[in-house]
Amino acid sequence: MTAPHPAPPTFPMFVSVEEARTLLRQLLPERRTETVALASAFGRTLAADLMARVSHPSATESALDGIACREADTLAASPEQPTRLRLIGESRAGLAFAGTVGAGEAVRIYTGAPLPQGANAICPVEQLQDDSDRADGDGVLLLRPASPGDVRREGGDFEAGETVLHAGALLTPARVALAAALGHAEVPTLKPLRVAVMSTGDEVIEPGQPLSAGQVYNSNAYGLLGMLREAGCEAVLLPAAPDSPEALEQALTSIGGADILLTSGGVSMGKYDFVRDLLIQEGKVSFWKVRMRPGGPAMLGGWKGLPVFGLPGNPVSSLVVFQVIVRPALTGQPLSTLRLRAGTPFRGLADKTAFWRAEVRGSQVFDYGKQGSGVLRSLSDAGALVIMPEGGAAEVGDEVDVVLMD
Ligand SMILES: Nc1nc2c(c(=O)[nH]1)N[C@H]1C(S)=C(S)[C@@H](COP(=O)(O)OP(=O)(O)OC[C@H]3O[C@@H](n4cnc5c(N)ncnc54)[C@H](O)[C@@H]3O)O[C@H]1N2
Ligand code: MOO
Repeated sequence: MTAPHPAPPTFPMFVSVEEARTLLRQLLPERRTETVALASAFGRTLAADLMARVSHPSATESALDGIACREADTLAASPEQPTRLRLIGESRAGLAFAGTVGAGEAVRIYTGAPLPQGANAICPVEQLQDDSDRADGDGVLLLRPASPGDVRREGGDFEAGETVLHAGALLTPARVALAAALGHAEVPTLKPLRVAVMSTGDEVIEPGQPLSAGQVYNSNAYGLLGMLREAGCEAVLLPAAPDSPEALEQALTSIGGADILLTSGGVSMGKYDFVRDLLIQEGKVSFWKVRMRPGGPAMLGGWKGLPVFGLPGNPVSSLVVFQVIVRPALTGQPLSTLRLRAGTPFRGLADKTAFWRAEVRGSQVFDYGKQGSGVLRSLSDAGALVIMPEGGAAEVGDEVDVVLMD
């Protein structure tokens, strides 16, 4: 007697990394917008374009402490034959010189102070000598010509009315500073996604508790919490669930108010992989298994309307899947990579994208060696992943795509 042929799955299997990202994006709720004070904007995503309310610089100004004068008067200045100019006043940041600089004249000026009428160049204090002893009033000696390059033009950074930041931009510290400079006290942002994190497994023990042989501390949840916060999400840590369908079902059902749940463990081929079983039973599986290593068993489904992303339990796998699939989908930002030269060969896999742990040294990237999915210290030590596409390979000196993990 032959065994009955198992029914084919009703969901996609062995999807690509890109397909997995797209399927996850499709399950995420429409983002609401929320206007927040700049002090709370870091890490959020901008919900609308931001226009400059003012120009920066707001006036043509000096980039250095020194004197403002006419360049043409100073072209012959040198240490051997300094040029003498007559000082007629001062321009400070916030208190401009009211007059006009004429031929042979100069005004003391400070960084950020408005350039007086008539002047078009700056000579820094380091290139000046005092010459106030003469009877014809205050003078200054220039040891080199004044430079128009040390004048910052009004609007040279951005002009009032210009759109400078675009909807969808992640508000990094530099962009929050830019929003402030544009004149915005508050900014429209996407309300952060609320993401619940739940580890599963009878062997998973909270750090701080005694550990028996065969048990493992719950490292995945803590790595994921950090990665979620870095991605601008509101992360909620749930208690770990044991390997029992009833307990797991109970834990899933009691989650309220999350936009998505990330689980770790229980999605591979084992008898006790109940995340997999419950999601299949629920009938909302978007995919199971991704053509990648590590992280192949990842699964996406739903539970009573809550999207559930099942990360594999192996510590490296869960964090790598988060970084290359979940993070880009949650933030809407593409996976950030750089091109570096391989310092060691990197092999490829025929039918999977490989993410090899690697160390960046200078402009080169080196294979970390220990590529087991349980070698958690490898992620911390190596700090980077080399992406090797399906069927690809790299020799020493070839350019490869690299993801920084720290
Ligand atoms: N016969 C097969 N076995 C396995 C396959 C396969 O294709 N065929 N895939 C392997 C791969 S790849 C991975 S990855 C793992 C993923 O399995 P699960 O998602 O079911 O994870 P578990 O079995 O529950 O745990 C795996 C491993 O990770 C440790 N773990 C689990 N949770 C945590 C946690 N929160 N913190 C730290 N470590 C955790 C757990 O103790 C296990 O050692 O399956 C392979 N097997
Ligand atoms: O691919 Mo699993 O995710 O390596 O150990």
